[in-house]
Amino acid sequence: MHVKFCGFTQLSDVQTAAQLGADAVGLVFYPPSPRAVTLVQAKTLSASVPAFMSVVALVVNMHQDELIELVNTVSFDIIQFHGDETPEQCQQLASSINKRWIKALRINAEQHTPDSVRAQIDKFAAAGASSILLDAYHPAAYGGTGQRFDWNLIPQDSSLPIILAGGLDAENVAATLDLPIYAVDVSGGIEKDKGKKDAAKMRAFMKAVKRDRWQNATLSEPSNLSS
Ligand SMILES: O=C(O)c1ccccc1N[C@@H]1O[C@H](COP(=O)(O)O)[C@@H](O)[C@H]1O
Repeated sequence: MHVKFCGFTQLSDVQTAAQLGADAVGLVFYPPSPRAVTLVQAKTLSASVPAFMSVVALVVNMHQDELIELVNTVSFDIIQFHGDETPEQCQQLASSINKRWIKALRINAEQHTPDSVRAQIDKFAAAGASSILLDAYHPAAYGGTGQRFDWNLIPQDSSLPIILAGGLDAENVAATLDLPIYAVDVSGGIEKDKGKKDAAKMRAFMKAVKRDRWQNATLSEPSNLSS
């Protein structure tokens, strides 16, 4: 299981995430968010991220000219579209800056079924997404709400690797380990205040996820390896 910690604003928190072995850190480029960072802040934060750890740029309905300014200022690895972007818009925007991309779908129990979620995922897969992120729908916010959705709505046979988000924390993340997902993403569940991470909560989250790193491995031994 891979782990993305999102919503960083403090250099010391990024350094703690790196020490704990998080796979990715997310920076929020959405000014209404209490976790939003400026390009100047983000440049400093991303420069502190070591090799082999990804920086994810989270954007919400960002225009192409802003995205170009972002990519020209901040080093990052992958874009997370967390707004109302269509599959075609995601692909067009991401290819204009030569980046891979993730799309967040906001899951609403009143509208979605596992089949409808799967069908939506297929559209983003066909457009060129690298993964899909499933978060809880909220009528008044695009994300970072701390709300969970009904995990029974996660399709079993997704055409893209699934990143599960929404209301995760060190207490409930163990229950995700048997779900058909590739990664977990958390923001509020590792905070002491919006945008300020809590080192003890980050550590507890990593312990809960990574303790069984090899126990649930599904890869079989390569047949050409001698013992
Ligand atoms: O964090 C935000 O403020 C935010 C704003 C707009 C879109 C997404 C945002 N955060 C992302 O939402 C999910 C779930 O967060 P949480 O763990 O429930 O707090 C995650 O991907 C955040 O990065």
